[in-house]
Amino acid sequence: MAEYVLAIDQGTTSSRAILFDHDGLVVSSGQLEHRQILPRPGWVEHDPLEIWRNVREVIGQALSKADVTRHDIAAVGITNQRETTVVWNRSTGEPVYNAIVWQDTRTQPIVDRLAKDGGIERFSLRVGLPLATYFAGTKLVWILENVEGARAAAEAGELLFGTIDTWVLWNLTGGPDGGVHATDVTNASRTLFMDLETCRWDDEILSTFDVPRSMLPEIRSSSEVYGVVEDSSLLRRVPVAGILGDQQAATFGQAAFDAGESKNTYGTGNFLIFNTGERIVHSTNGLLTTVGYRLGDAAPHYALEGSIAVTGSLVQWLRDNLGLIATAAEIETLAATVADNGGVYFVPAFSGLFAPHWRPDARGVIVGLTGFVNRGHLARAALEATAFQTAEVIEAVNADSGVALAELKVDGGMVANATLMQFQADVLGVPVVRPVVTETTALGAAYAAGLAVGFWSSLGELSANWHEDTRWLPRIDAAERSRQLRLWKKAVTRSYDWVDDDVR
Ligand SMILES: Nc1ncnc2c1ncn2[C@@H]1O[C@H](COP(=O)(O)OP(=O)(O)O)[C@@H](O)[C@H]1O
Ligand SMILES: O=P(O)(O)OC[C@H](O)CO
Repeated sequence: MAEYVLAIDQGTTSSRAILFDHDGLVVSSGQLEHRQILPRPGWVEHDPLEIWRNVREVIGQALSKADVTRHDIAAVGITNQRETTVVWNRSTGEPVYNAIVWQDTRTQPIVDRLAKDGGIERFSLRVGLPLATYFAGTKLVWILENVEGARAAAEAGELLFGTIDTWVLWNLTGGPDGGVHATDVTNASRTLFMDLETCRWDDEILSTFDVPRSMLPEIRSSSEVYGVVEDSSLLRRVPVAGILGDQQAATFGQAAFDAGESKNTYGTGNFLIFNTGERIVHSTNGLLTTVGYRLGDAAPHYALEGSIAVTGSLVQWLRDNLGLIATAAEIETLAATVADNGGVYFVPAFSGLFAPHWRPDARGVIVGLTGFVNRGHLARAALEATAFQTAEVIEAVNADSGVALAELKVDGGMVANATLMQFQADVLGVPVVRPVVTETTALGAAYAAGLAVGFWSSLGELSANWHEDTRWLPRIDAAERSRQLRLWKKAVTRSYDWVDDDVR
């Protein structure tokens, strides 16, 4: 009998394949980074073919490290950076343009135009999202309007659109030779095109955006057999049986299955997801409404989400653009050279500010600089920016739900940083809890796939796999906490209102 489930986690900075056993423990993994293509300020692209090559290679790495073959694998799950948009030719598999990444802000003029035309706000409640550059819909419109020949080819039915889950699934299941063109509800809920209640594409919205329906993938649940892997692959004929956007996958991997449960993931950006069960809740405090998961024909679970664009990517920026550190982990050592932030606040509004502010006109600022400030203070302020942004999102969740969060379950690449986790507990005033398996994103996709094929039998069985590793308790008092948050909020207002006709 097959003993493992394989998860493919296609993230913003890298692609991973992770093999899990029945206890939800990591057996082996492969990982490769891909290029961040930054052609102009505000533009962020990935090469979809490089991503697909990397996905194939990391699958090989994971299988060979554990010395297993396809016969040992019950199912494959896919999880992905969300909103990132690919358009490709259905006969050749060639993308017509690079993938436009979720952080990319080039579509602000499209957003402004659609907003000016009026009436678009009425869709916000239907789709749970504000009209913003973040979501896939405006990126697809940009490709149709700016890539030569794209509109005509799309209207002739020659082009396919997908978020990264769809691109990976289509290629994995045969590409031009019968590849399955589908997405799951969680990814579809990030396009601006899906009605949250029906979980279907909304024709009125599609016609407002002028997007041909024939390009869109079929919307399926997060846990069902979509197809089997094509014959030439190492995974030949293994069922692909789970798809979840990466933040929803992390929530599933943290076993936050029920209303009132939540998690916060610290990766390239930070994403807090708060499960609202079968209820669609609309935020009055700057959070998004999204689908949390849907298992087969069961009712969908919804969630509120606080999306922060820049957290771990600020650490990367200090490494790659400023050369302040040589590795991401070094930021902790550098931050430890000083006792506090020296009065410095760093608001990394590189793509404007997402939740809870939604200010596309904001840009990054470092405030509080004096002659006293050194590299250590900058490193510390950069780490603290992640914790402060999270604190603001949690204030919004508390306000929307009417209940204060009792503790915060965390995961993602940055939770290796104990200094950050301690500071997070300090500014929140509640414990921060890290599980044994921090690869919760991949684990969630594995769980969804394993449930569909009977590898796991119930959510209860999955909950029993969750084990606490470390708990950070708050160490500062309420007065100091509110002083720090007050200064942070003051710094945030300094980032506003930068982009205007002179600065785009
Ligand atoms: N020890 C660390 N301290 C702070 N940030 C870190 C540390 N290790 C990794 N990171 C940051 O975490 C991010 C990678 O996390 P990961 O969860 O793999 O991201 P993603 O899924 O978005 O690709 C990078 O942006 C990196 O800068
Ligand atoms: O690739 P990650 O983990 O930074 O996640 C990106 C998010 O899905 C964007 O919405």
